[in-house]
Amino acid sequence: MPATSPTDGNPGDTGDPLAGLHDALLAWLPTQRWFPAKGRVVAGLRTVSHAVVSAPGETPTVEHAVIGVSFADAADTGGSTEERYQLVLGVQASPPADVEYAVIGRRGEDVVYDGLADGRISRLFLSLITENATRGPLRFVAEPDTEAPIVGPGRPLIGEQSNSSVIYGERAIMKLFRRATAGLNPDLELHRALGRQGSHEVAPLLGAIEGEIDGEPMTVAMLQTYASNSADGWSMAAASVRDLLAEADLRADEVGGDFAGEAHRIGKTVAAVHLELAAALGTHPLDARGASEIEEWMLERLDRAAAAVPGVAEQREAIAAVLRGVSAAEPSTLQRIHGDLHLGQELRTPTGWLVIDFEGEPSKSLADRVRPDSPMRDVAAMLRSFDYAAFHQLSEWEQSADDPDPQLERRAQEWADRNRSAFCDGYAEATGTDPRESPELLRAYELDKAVYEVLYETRNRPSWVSIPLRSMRRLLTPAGRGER
Ligand SMILES: Nc1ncnc2c1ncn2[C@@H]1O[C@H](COP(=O)(O)OP(=O)(O)O)[C@@H](O)[C@H]1O
Ligand SMILES: O=P(O)(O)O[C@H]1O[C@H](CO)[C@@H](O[C@H]2O[C@H](CO)[C@@H](O)[C@H](O)[C@H]2O)[C@H](O)[C@H]1O
Repeated sequence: MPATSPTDGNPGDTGDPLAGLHDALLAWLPTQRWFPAKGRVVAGLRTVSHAVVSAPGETPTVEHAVIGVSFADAADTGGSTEERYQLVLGVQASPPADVEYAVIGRRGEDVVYDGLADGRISRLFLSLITENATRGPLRFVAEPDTEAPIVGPGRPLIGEQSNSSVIYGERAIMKLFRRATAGLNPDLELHRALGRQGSHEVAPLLGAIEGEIDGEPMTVAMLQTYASNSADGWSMAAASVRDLLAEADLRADEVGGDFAGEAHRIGKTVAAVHLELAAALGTHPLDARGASEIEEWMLERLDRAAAAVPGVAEQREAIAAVLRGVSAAEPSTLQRIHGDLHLGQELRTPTGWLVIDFEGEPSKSLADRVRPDSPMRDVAAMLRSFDYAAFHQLSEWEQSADDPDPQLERRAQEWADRNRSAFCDGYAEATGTDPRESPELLRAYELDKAVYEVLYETRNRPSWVSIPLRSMRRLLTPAGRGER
């Protein structure tokens, strides 16, 4: 299979098969949910690698490419000026009508489109995985000792995603990682480790696609069992909050959609994942050096957020003092963790909860995402998510009303407290360690997450930035700290 090397992306450079498409790609990228840099100033685009994956004569032609997007504003991203993304492209003169929505542009007579929209391409990838095939630079690998799913076309998952997935007949789901990074993706790595540990808390892994970048291995995609009949924790929690806010006279425990039982079960599930990850990949004591390293990452992120958001800059010193609480913490341990846990990363199946998406925070480098950290980071992230579920509806209402309704605010806080507390109870029951017994550590991690969220919302959902800003104020107010 022909594979082309990097070029400078000059449209006149005939060595780059994507050169004529650069403008079309620059217009298309910001329309994609997975493209995280919507608010940033794009300076240019180049083709990092390109290869044809389909066999000669196969229709459509399938290409795999990595593009590098450079930005004019490197300041708030830790100085990186280029981010790399993976594309799977379908190329055909007259593609079927159902891929029209995924068209990127034209190359000569051909239409070039997002390949995952085409069931023929997702079907090809699934069959290549079951055959352990190699095509060009891509290696398709079935997970040993797993049952091959029935091969058929996949349907693209529509929804909020940092990557792009296709679902195969409610049997399997394949995720194409959009960020192109050298190394083993932690989502694949941790699913593999947990699967081999016999975990019931993750969907079994079925296979992967591996490629290469800068002469090093890179995870292209991951295939896992699809949990049919599942609902995600965010939708369930949001429905519970809606019920409570609609019932002015009932307490959270009296409303039909009370979520506390589920929050308790989620606490136990997260605890089980932590215990399994520790057993599979080990633990280290959190010593003074480790604590000061963690504080440094937190402070560095705080400075980026302060540079971008005035509400954070005003509170910088007070926030920094709380983040330094990591050093004051009781002896504790570091281990591999989930790294970006929230209610949307939990799936309720008929038999219990599954945890998905172990990739870590999308904006962090791979080295930072695989660094052992305190399990408290995941606990704090879940507590933040209960706050989000409780207050997202109010924050939307408040945009159209003059004043916040104190009665509704109290009820939302009641929901958050009840579910945060049920989660901690479940976690403590399964691990024997109650996270609330390390208040400084928990508060530092919660505040660090809120700082991340302020930056995330400013870039992606500005109308939601009031949710983490409100929590930030609560975490800095002595009276608010005790609320769990
Ligand atoms: N094993 C699975 N079974 C059923 N649905 C899944 C599974 N894994 C992911 N999903 C669905 O796909 C969505 C996106 O998955 P996720 O791993 O969070 O992707 P991303 O990294 O792109 O955010 C989830 O919100 C969930 O709805
Ligand atoms: O799931 P992703 O890996 O894409 O995570 C990113 O997006 C999340 C939003 O979808 C974001 O989570 C934040 O919003 C959630 C509600 O939508 C809330 O439950 C979380 O607590 C909050 O952090 C996540 O931070 C981001 O990395």
